Amino acid sequence: MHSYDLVVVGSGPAGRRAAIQAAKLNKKVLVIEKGTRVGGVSVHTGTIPSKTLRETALNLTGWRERGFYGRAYRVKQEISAADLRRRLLITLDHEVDVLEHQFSRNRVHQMRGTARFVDAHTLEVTKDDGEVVRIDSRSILLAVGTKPFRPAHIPFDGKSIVDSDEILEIEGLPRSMIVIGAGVIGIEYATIFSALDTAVTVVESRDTMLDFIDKEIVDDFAYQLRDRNMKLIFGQAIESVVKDGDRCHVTLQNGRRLSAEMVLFAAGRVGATEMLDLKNCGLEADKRGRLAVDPLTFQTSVPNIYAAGDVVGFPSLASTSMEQGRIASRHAVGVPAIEPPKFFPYGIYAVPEISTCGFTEEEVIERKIPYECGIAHFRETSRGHIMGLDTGLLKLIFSLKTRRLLGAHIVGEGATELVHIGQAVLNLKGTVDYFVENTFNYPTLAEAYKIAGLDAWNRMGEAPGHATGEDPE
Ligand SMILES: Cc1cc2nc3c(=O)[nH]c(=O)nc-3n(C[C@H](O)[C@H](O)[C@H](O)COP(=O)(O)OP(=O)(O)OC[C@H]3O[C@@H](n4cnc5c(N)ncnc54)[C@H](O)[C@@H]3O)c2cc1C
Ligand SMILES: NC(=O)c1ccc[n+]([C@@H]2O[C@H](COP(=O)([O-])OP(=O)(O)OC[C@H]3O[C@@H](n4cnc5c(N)ncnc54)[C@H](O)[C@@H]3O)[C@@H](O)[C@H]2O)c1
Repeated sequence: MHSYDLVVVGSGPAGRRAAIQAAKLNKKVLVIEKGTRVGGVSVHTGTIPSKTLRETALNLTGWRERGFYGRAYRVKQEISAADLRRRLLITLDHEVDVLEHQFSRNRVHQMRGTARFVDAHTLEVTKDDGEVVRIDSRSILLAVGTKPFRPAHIPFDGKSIVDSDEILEIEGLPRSMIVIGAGVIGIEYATIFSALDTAVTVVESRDTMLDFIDKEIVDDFAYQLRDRNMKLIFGQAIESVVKDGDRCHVTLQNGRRLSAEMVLFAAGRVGATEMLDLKNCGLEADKRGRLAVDPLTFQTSVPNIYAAGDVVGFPSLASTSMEQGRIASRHAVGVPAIEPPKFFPYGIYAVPEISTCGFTEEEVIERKIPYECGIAHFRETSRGHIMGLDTGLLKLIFSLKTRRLLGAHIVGEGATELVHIGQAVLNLKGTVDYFVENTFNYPTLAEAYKIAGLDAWNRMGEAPGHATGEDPE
């Protein structure tokens, strides 16, 4: 007889959803968390802090009003790191409070400490005060997430050469910054600091950025960044990073030397599996610390051990991690889980936002699906005029054969909210005619869907009958 039905290691989005799901099914559940407070990377160093920072930066700079009042417009002239942190701490407290309450009212047991395997059913937990306890469980879910990749040759000092955790603790706003890595983290922080008037240079070793996003959207986004003097350097890995007085020097592979007050190293993350002593349970992580799972059940090669969230790799989102945790938890306690819908949204909270759901134009071409696109610029909507928007783009892709929506791609204000209209139509197998025939609130940015739908419809022509329910291809 085991002490628990499910022990979850990690209290981030995957662990939290898994634990509450099992508790709702009347199972005895324990969450082990090594951090001082529950919430994981998502609450303490990732999603919530970066999004709060973004919101604070946009509010204090008056960014959203600059379309009307010009680029020099500011709500607060001198913005300090303390200004940015104030709102962060309040938001984090609320998040942790909600989470603690969810755990307590669902009778999820909690333990603070670092877990490692003794065998496939037994974990040893070292608590903060040094006490060591053994826990045994029928099933174990590893929701340990990731940590920043910190190569040995980068002289991190936590002050001017920082990773994406340390950036939240900086003492002052830098006048210039070099961001290494144009992944989602690098791009989000680069554009947030640029909105705060920091002169930002982004260095990316690949020739492109954000390859999973529709190219037309990335091109529009890159144009906007360059238009506000951000420097984007592609196809250059870094050779060295050196601190010299109050300047940081970054040398690129082609010999070019860049200098700035601060360097943010955001070139990827690694699975936080090294402390788990995986060999004791018969598991092995890959070279980036990640675990392989069955994509439908999130079961590892050891049947009673599951893994979910960032530790299993792409897409590494808080949103998808929650769903993975819930599915894993149900399977672990013997309750079938429904497979999630095919299309999930991806939101990049850069300035401006990008959000996407479904196939990109490049994927549609690769799959040889005959297609048509519809485009709407936010400046064509009355809401856009009211808001003073001169940028913002919505692109819809439709199948010429079935008329079904294949992809919705947005760059601009509100993109991460707007995308859910596209997501619903995609997963409900709707066609271009949905956008043409339905009435949208006016004036809204959502009206862009109507405009993009009409744009595509004008080139596709009248429907012979509404084709629905078939596969997109
Ligand atoms: C800067 C940044 C911005 C992001 N922005 C977004 C966004 O806008 N939208 C989005 O959807 N996603 C975003 N993400 C991704 C999101 O944060 C992750 O997908 C999500 O946090 C993953 O959840 P998780 O449950 O896998 O683990 P995590 O949130 O990483 O939590 C894992 C937990 O496990 C604990 N742990 C690890 N090892 C042990 C051990 N041995 N014993 C006990 N406890 C342990 C850790 O302390 C941690 O609390 C962002 C990430 C970063 C870094
Ligand atoms: N809004 C969101 O949903 C959100 C926000 C932030 C992070 N995340 C998640 O977190 C995960 C990690 O993000 P990330 O941005 O750290 O990792 P990443 O792996 O996506 O990006 C790292 C980038 O750095 C580049 N790079 C690597 N080495 C380099 C070097 N030496 N010089 C220059 N460039 C180099 C890589 O080519 C890559 O483009 C992502 O998978 C993402 O899903 C999501």
